[in-house]
Amino acid sequence: MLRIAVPNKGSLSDTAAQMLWEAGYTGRRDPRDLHTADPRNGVEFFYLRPRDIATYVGSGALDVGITGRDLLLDSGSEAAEIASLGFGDSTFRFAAPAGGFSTLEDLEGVRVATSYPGLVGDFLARHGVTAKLVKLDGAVESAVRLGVADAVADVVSTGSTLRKAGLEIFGPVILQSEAVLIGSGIDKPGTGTLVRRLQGVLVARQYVLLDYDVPVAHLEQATAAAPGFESPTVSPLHDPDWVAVRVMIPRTDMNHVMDALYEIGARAILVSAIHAARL
Ligand SMILES: Nc1ncnc2c1ncn2[C@@H]1O[C@H](COP(=O)(O)OP(=O)(O)OP(=O)(O)O)[C@@H](O)[C@H]1O
Ligand SMILES: O=P(O)(O)OC[C@H]1O[C@H](OP(=O)(O)OP(=O)(O)O)[C@H](O)[C@@H]1O
Ligand SMILES: [Mg+2]
Repeated sequence: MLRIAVPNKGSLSDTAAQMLWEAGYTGRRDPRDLHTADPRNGVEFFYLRPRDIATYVGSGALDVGITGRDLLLDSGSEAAEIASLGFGDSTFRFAAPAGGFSTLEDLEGVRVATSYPGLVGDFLARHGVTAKLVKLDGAVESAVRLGVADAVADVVSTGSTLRKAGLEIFGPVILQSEAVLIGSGIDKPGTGTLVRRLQGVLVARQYVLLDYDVPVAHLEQATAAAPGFESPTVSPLHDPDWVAVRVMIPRTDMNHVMDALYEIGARAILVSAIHAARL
């Protein structure tokens, strides 16, 4: 059985569980369960703190896991990214009271509070800056007001926590993070199936199926407007001057593409949802 680590709590847990469910796996029913088996799909799930998942996977105790890229890098574990999962996006930034600091070099010798000392320490070292890292478990934004640090380095999503704490972002982007599937490097049987299933969920969420009829004379123009994932499927119609076209397009482009195709002369333009996919 493939042993999979899944976040038990925190920002990533609900979406990770939902994604695995959409991929056909049976997860835990009780949020207090630490472990469940899904023998029909040949997998076992272990519910762990997302911060610890890289440690379990990197040591080989578990085969694969879902965690944040920031947590993976902070852990210094041997585990490696297998696929990005399209949720849990955040950026990792420095912040301080307005006017305090403007460049990375300004951090030389100052106190920086963070819950990610591995990630921040590596970043500073790579840029030749030596700061005093103050390790906190969370609510890092309060550290400056309470006098234990001069600046912070933390996860930023909407930026509203920083604003409420009177802090402003400065300096370079430390990291663009998102939820990722990580592995121990040993390709265990079943990993490929898991990756294809998760990618199928992403495709079903991000793409729609577009069907339209178009005069043969305008086919090239139409397929240029919607080139699709690989290549559009073109089928003959009873009227030899027309063809039917089927193509996958990003959901976010849907209305623009429909407008463009209509202008080109396409008609009977239909959009349908994709429920599942293996590409
Ligand atoms: N506000 C947020 N928006 C998006 N992603 C976030 C946010 N906060 C944390 N993350 C991501 O979630 C992961 C951290 O999850 P984790 O469960 O450890 O922390 P948490 O969600 O802050 O929960 P807690 O602080 O209660 O332990 C990181 O990968 C981080 O980038
Ligand atoms: O940019 P925002 O949308 O405001 O989100 C960012 C905040 O969310 C997370 O905190 P969380 O709520 O997990 O609390 P924590 O600091 O105790 O981990 C993160 O650590 C930031 O503080
Ligand atoms: Mg947090």
